[in-house]
Amino acid sequence: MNDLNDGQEKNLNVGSPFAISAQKLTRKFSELTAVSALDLTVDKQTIYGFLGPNGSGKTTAIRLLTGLLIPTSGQVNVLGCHLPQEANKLRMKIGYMTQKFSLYEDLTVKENLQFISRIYGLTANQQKSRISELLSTHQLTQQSRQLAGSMSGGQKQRLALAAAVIHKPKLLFLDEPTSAVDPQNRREFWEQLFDLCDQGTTILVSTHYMDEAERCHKLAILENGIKRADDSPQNLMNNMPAQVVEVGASNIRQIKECLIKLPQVISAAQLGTHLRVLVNKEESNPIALLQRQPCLNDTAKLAIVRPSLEDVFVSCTGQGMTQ
Ligand SMILES: Nc1ncnc2c1ncn2[C@@H]1O[C@H](COP(=O)(O)OP(=O)(O)OP(=O)(O)O)[C@@H](O)[C@H]1O
Repeated sequence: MNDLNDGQEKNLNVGSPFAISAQKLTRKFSELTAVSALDLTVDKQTIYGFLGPNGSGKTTAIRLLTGLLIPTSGQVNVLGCHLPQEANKLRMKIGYMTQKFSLYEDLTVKENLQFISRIYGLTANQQKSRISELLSTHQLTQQSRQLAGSMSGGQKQRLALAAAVIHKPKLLFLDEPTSAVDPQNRREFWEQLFDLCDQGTTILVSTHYMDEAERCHKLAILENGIKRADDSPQNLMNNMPAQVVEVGASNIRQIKECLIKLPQVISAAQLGTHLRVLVNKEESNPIALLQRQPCLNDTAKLAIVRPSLEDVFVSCTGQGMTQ
């Protein structure tokens, strides 16, 4: 099939390195500001993540960037289209996989793909070859005659991804795509995303999984609609405004209660038999600071360890993902 986007390519922002750029993007729902003055640039052919807990504004931001929701204020340009004015023009150039499975459960896998391909205006010949290609790429050939509603979570997710890319969009939005699938399926799903990215697709994915966020080329940490930080996962970890001390001791629960009261301690979280303590970066000797506390006896073992993305999240927002 000739790429559906071939003809549209002329209209894309060919000269710009960005697939998405937004300035001071804001969306209010009455008194609540779901997305607040969001500045964002997403490089073409990269995977960009929105990392944040429930209610942090990920879905609202995605809906603003797809043109489905009108901003209260701010500027957005997506693939050369100014939103919300050019939302209709943008629609054919993007794919959007929503948080909830949104295909027809009482249609078969193949019927769902045929239906979606008709919406995107694929000819009968294009449909045939594209659907067969997608069934094979997403390991759904065996299930092509199965009702979508009877498939496993992983299979549904693969079908939803196949449907979202049926028209070969240049930009793909994925809203918490792996929340209903097991780690093995998540890994395979991410392999598919890297393949798509390698073939030229820009991907914006929202997640609350740290391991998933760590796979992104760049990500934004969102809290209460505000972007607290954005960079590559590695840079975020390198430039974290805190140091991480791991404490091994027998009375972890009591130690946690005592250390968390220190003004230099941002957070203390138990991980198995250890306590992970985030100490303000300004503190010159965090181990000495903790060792001075009466709750720690001589047998406690303390060590500075490499930060994780979860540590970055906690130090940026002052809270964990599960608050
Ligand atoms: N249509 C709406 N009307 C009123 N409030 C809304 C609407 N859509 C979202 N909100 C509110 O905006 C805030 C952000 O919600 P949003 O769904 O964008 O967050 P999220 O990070 O995607 O959360 P989750 O991970 O639970 O999907 C929430 O407080 C939510 O209740």
